[in-house]
Amino acid sequence: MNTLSKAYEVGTTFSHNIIPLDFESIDGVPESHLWSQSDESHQKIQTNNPRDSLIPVIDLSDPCAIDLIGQACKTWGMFQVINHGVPLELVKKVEFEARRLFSLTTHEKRKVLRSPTGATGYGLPRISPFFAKCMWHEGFTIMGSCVDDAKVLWPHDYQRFCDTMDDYQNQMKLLAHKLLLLSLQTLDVTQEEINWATSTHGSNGALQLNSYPSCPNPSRTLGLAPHTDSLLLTILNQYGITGLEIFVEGLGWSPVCPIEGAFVVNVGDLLHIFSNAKFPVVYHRAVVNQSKHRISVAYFYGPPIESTLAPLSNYQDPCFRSLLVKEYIRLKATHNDKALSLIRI
Ligand SMILES: O=C(O)CCC(=O)C(=O)O
Ligand SMILES: [Fe+2]
Repeated sequence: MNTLSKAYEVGTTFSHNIIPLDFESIDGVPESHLWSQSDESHQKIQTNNPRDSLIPVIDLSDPCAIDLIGQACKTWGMFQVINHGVPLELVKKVEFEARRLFSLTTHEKRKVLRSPTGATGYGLPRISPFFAKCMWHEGFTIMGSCVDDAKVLWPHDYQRFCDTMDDYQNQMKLLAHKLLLLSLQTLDVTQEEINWATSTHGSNGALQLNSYPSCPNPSRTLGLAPHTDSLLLTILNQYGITGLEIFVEGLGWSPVCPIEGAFVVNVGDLLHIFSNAKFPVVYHRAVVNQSKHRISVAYFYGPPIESTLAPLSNYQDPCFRSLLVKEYIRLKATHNDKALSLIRI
């Protein structure tokens, strides 16, 4: 539990659609999970070469990294990062533990089901109530310590899971600070504002383990519906299996191809607001595939929930009104993709 989970608990107002499918026992895609071909969220596009990703890959050890990050944030709101300093061994351990969790029986996993008003545990994506169809997805959300849930899942062997997730969250927080600092230095920002965004005191993170079992009808299903991430910055590992797509104006849905050892980094709503819309926020979704069970792990980094979020003061004409971080989280939980427009000036 951390303070972020409190904001999410208060913000949750929907109570249906929280239980993932029993993937063990089904042999086809139920009607509830079949998206119509004409559904905009579900449309496919052909890129020239599906292996080419549009978004840049940035080597953090490159002396020009700061400019490249600034450029990527301003153009795409997203980039991939290599040579980031996170130990590969830990990254692999996280995948191993995530797969260990999702390979438990449905009965076991449902013992740690996220409650209808809860923030953490096993469940469907938080955005599920905003869509008529269900997603081909199961997830496990961690905010702070996951020891209570892990003890339920593995009464005699929970420590390994918890230690791995704790180590990973610590590494992710360090990396998020580093990347935020670099990206903000390319904007007209005060030291006080940098301190707010990268303060270690009271800052919050959440870890989202996503599982997309192989699917008999991937062309009619969706792993994760289109959305933007709510907090400042997201650091995602796709673990080598393609599935993440971004929406590009005039082009449509375009894949973000996994690169060995790289993380995908994207701007979230809070950074979009904080940057006074200098950094766009990127719509993304996850598609599923027929043969592989895809796992992804997302770390969402945010500022203290009681702090005030306002567009950078050095820019005239703020695009958004200021508000408490926890107010924005609530607004997002109740209005989803309309939340940004509700605070636009
Ligand atoms: O699985 C993916 O590639 C995307 C995950 C994601 O967007 C999220 O967890 O917010
Ligand atoms: Fe996301």
